[in-house]
Amino acid sequence: MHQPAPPLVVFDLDGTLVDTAPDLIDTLNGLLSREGMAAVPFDEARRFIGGGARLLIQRGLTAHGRACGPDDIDRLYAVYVDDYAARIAELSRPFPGLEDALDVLAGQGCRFAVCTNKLERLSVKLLEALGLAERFPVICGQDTFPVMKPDPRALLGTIAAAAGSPGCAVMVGDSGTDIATAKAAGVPVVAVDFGYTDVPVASLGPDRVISRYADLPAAVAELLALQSR
Ligand SMILES: O=C(O)COP(=O)(O)O
Ligand SMILES: [Mg+2]
Repeated sequence: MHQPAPPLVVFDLDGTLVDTAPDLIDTLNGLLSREGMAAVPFDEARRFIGGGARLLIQRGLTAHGRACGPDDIDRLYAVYVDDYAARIAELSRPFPGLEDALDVLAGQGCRFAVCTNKLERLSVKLLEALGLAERFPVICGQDTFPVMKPDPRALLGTIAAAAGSPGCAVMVGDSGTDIATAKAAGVPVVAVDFGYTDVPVASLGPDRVISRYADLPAAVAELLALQSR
């Protein structure tokens, strides 16, 4: 008899699993300083995260009113990736309560994967540095597939790589990019409200909003129950 796929929880990385803003923003500001530009204030730069490093750099440059073309971004991106890799987890830490929530979810039979707009090798490096990589047998990044979030194929590809099924999966993310991706893929989405976003996540129509990881297992259980109806 055909067995249903076990439930899969697909997490975004920056601003959802790990508070990476201090290392991302220090890397960005180091780059801007070498370009002779002032630092972008932390709270402003935090809202630039979520669409991948190229967009972060572009937003950092345009915050200073500097016009930039694809060649500028390509040149700075290569430096950014090396600089960031060198300091991947200096200040970055998992959000409070994450590991306990993963334990409870695992006890509910859930498996885990990551779908992020960070490069795959940097995502693996970060999660390894924090001792979290073993929790996520599948870690898909910006360059894992020919497309990245908000293209739903990034999420659907992650679910397929984890041998899951969209009808038995939940996405957890912090930004409009994640919510748009999940909606386009037909996968229910829990938004965390402690991550990086320029508008309140509740205004973007996620299926649930949580403010602390302790509330994730119940939200996931509710959404999986609704899916199986
Ligand atoms: O680094 C980024 O800008 C995006 O990363 P995320 O998809 O894990 O939020
Ligand atoms: Mg994010």
